[in-house]
Amino acid sequence: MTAAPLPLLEARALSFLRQDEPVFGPLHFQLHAGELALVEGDNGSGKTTLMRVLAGLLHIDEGELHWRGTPLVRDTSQGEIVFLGHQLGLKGDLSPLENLRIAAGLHGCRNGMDAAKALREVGLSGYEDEPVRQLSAGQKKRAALARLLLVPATLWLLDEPYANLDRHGIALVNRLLETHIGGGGAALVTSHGAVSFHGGEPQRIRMHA
Ligand SMILES: Nc1ncnc2c1ncn2[C@@H]1O[C@H](COP(=O)(O)OP(=O)(O)OP(=O)(O)O)[C@@H](O)[C@H]1O
Repeated sequence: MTAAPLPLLEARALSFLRQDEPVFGPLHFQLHAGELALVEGDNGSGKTTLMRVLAGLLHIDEGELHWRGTPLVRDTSQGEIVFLGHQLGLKGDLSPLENLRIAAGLHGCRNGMDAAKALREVGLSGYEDEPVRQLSAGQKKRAALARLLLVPATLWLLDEPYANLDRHGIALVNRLLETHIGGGGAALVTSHGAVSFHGGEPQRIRMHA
């Protein structure tokens, strides 16, 4: 008998409280390599809060969170988990190229990828050297998506990744997700719009029972 593969991420009775009131939970889920999970819930149900907990930006109040079988600690998962939230994590005074070079300096690059190539792939050719603050909302989002392409993270946490994108940008996110999941990566995605993912039926994590 072969052992079941170790999940990348596992939440056991995970809850988050504010002033002793539960924001979400208890949640139970496992995410394996090659899996996509959609985080579903109404406005205010705690989807962004969950993403911030998984990114190590908020501490866990109750329950357990494991990364590759051991308690998730931001330091040990550093570089393996990348979070793309409402704040895109870009420095406005720097260009997309400079922002990506900083990310590559901190976390490295995927094989065969570099900052200029990542920007070409997200449709930002010609904008590489503009200060990010001068880009449109959708162009900023594309610059942040280029970071996903560039750094060799295994788990992508994408909070509303389609926001501000035109239909080509939406197709781009779906393509990036399919390639990442198909290559053995994993992703958790929140979205108020329909996610059109053709790489298999995603898992659904419901914030409300
Ligand atoms: N910094 C904060 N301080 C206090 N309460 C907060 C804070 N951030 C969020 N909340 C509260 O936590 C709850 C969950 O918010 P969260 O942003 O996680 O929801 P969400 O499911 O992502 O919502 P939406 O679909 O509107 O983006 C909400 O009731 C919100 O008011």
